[in-house]
Amino acid sequence: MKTIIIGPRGKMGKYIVKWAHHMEELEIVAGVAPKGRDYIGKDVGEVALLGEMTGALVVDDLEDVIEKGEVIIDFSDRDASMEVLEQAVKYKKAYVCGTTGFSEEEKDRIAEASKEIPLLYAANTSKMVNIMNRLLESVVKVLKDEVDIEIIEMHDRLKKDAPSGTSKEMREIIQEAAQEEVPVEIHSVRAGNISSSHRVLFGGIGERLEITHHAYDFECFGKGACDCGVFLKGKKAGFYTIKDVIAM
Ligand SMILES: NC(=O)C1=CN([C@@H]2O[C@H](COP(=O)(O)OP(=O)(O)OC[C@H]3O[C@@H](n4cnc5c(N)ncnc54)[C@H](O)[C@@H]3O)[C@@H](O)[C@H]2O)C=CC1
Ligand SMILES: O=C(O)C1=N[C@H](C(=O)O)C[C@H](O)C1
Repeated sequence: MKTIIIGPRGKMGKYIVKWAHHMEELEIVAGVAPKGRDYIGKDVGEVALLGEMTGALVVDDLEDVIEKGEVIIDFSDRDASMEVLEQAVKYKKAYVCGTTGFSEEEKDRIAEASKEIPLLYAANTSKMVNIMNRLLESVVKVLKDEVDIEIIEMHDRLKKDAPSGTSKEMREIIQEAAQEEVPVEIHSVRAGNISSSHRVLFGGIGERLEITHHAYDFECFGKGACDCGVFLKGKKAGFYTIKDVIAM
């Protein structure tokens, strides 16, 4: 699939470039970065510090390259993603969005766009996190009336949003499994260069259960993002999630 990567110099962008470059099913055709960056016009591989050239260039206007692409993979920020969404709809391109921190109104716009294009939204593209989500459902169904449920999420000091998108999704998953609004407190820590960590603590009397995921770097998310891109090949317009990609 001909792939356009938004923010190839970003922490996620670099891993997406790495996986997209090595996956047979994907071909990078362009990267898009904010205006004014000194690497506009350079090869995506050079910009993403890949150590190899890709033959695709970084531009500062998605509209200049969008016709070349079949899928856009975007892990950037809220404002940028809203602009990408608009272009994806205008040019009818498949869209993978992993940006977090959207308002309810922005989430509604994303859902609305999925009526016109194949759109996959995933706040977390790690396979293990999505296995953890299934474990949470099982635990909640049995223990919901006996425990206090706390989520502790930790990320690096530069992360823009808090709580993390993943922890908010975990809270929704827990409440859906409980079939009621059980209280779930989220505690956010931002410190140094901690890479994504999510712990769900079920506090009982005389014992506690903790389910935790630590990412050592963004490798798992980069691979998952590219798997999502491959998944959208040939898909009809609709709202897809990581659950559709990771069949369990
Ligand atoms: N769904 C998932 O599994 C994951 C999601 N994320 C989310 O992805 C987003 C990005 O995270 P990081 O890579 O850590 O941030 P980052 O700040 O390192 O990278 C963001 C990139 O977006 C680019 N960007 C910003 N505005 C742009 C525009 N108008 N046009 C083109 N590019 C633009 C920046 O130049 C930068 O390269 C965050 O919302 C984060 O929460 C991060 C990791 C995993
Ligand atoms: O480091 C980040 O930023 C991450 N953001 C996502 C989130 O907000 O949940 C996913 C992962 O935790 C990494």
